[in-house]
Amino acid sequence: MVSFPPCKINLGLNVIEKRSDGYHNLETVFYPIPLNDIVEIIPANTTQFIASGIAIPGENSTNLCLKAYELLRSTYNLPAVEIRLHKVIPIGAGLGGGSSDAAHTLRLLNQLFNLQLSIVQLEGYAQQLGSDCAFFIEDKPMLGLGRGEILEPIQLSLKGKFLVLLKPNVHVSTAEAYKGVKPSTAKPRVKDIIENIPLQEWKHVLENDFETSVFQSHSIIRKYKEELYATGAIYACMSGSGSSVFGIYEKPFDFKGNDLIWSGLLTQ
Ligand SMILES: C[C@](O)(CO)[C@H](O)COP(=O)(O)OP(=O)(O)OC[C@H]1O[C@@H](n2ccc(N)nc2=O)[C@H](O)[C@@H]1O
Ligand SMILES: Nc1ncnc2c1ncn2[C@@H]1O[C@H](COP(=O)(O)OP(=O)(O)OP(=O)(O)O)[C@@H](O)[C@H]1O
Repeated sequence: MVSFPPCKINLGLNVIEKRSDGYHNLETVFYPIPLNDIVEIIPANTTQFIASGIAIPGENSTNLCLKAYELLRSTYNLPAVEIRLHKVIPIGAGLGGGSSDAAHTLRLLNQLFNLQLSIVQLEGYAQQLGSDCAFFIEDKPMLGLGRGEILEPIQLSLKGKFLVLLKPNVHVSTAEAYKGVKPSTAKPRVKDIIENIPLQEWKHVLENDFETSVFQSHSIIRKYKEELYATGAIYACMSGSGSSVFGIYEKPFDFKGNDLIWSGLLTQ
C-alpha cells in the first residue's frame, strides 16, 4: 500500500509563550503543499526500513516512519512490515516532511491492518511523534495551536493563487530557532488576520516570529524573501523555522533560480 506525504508551509507564525515542558505555545496556519515523499508498506517476514532519494541524517532506526510503526505495534500487536520511503521533501526546511511521513505511516497501517482508528485517534498517536505531525492526518489547511498539535478549522481559500517555494542551501535547527525567539502574547492573532484581512494586505500584518533571528544568522533567506516580493509576490514568508521561504502570486509565474523546489497552482 502506498501513500504520498505532502509538506506544509506556515502562513504566519506567532510564538506565544514558553511552557514548563520546554516547548512553546504557538499560533500558526498550516497549509499543505503537494511536494510529496512516497511511503510504501508491505507485510514482510522481518521488519525493515529502506530509504531512497534525499539522504536522511541519522540511523534508519531513528526514522519517524519506524517510530510510527513501533507506536502502533506496541498497542495493536502488528505483524512485521517492510517500509520503503522515497525522500523528496528537503530536510531541515521547515516543511515538516518527517512529520508528514510519520502521519502517513500511521494512516497506511490503519488501512492495511484494518485498525479502524478514527481521525481523532490517529491525531492522538501523531501528536506523540512530533509537534506538527497531527496536521498531516488530514492534509487540509488548519489553525495550529498549543505545540502545533491542537488543530482547529480555519476559513481560508487560496484556490487559484500561484505559489513559489524556495529552499536555500542552509540548515536551520528547529530547537535553535525557538531559542532565538522572544515569545509574546501581545500580537495580532494569525487567525484574525487570515480570516478578516485581504491577502493583498497580509505583507503589512502577518509575520513569522522566527524570521528576525533566523535572518540574522542566514541572510540568504531574507534575500530570497525580498526577491519573491521583487518578482511580484503578494505575500512572502519563511516557512516554520526555515530555511524554506515561499511567495504567493496572483498568476502563474516562471520563477528562475537554482533553489526553486516547487511551484504551482494552489487548490485549497
Ligand atoms: C517550527 C514548526 O515547523 C512550525 O510548524 C514546528 O513547530 C516544528 O515542529 P517539529 O519539527 O515537529 O518539532 P518537534 O520535533 O516536536 O520539536 C523539535 C524541537 O523544537 C522545539 N519546539 C518545537 C515545537 C514547539 N511548539 N515548541 C518548541 O520549543 C523543542 O525544543 C523541540 O525539542
Ligand atoms: N522520515 C523522515 N524524513 C525526514 N527527516 C526525518 C525523518 N525521520 C526522522 N527524521 C529526522 O528529523 C529531522 C528533521 O525533519 P524534517 O525534515 O521534518 O524537519 P523540518 O524540515 O525542519 O520540518 P519542521 O521543523 O517543520 O518539522 C532530521 O534531522 C531527521 O534526522
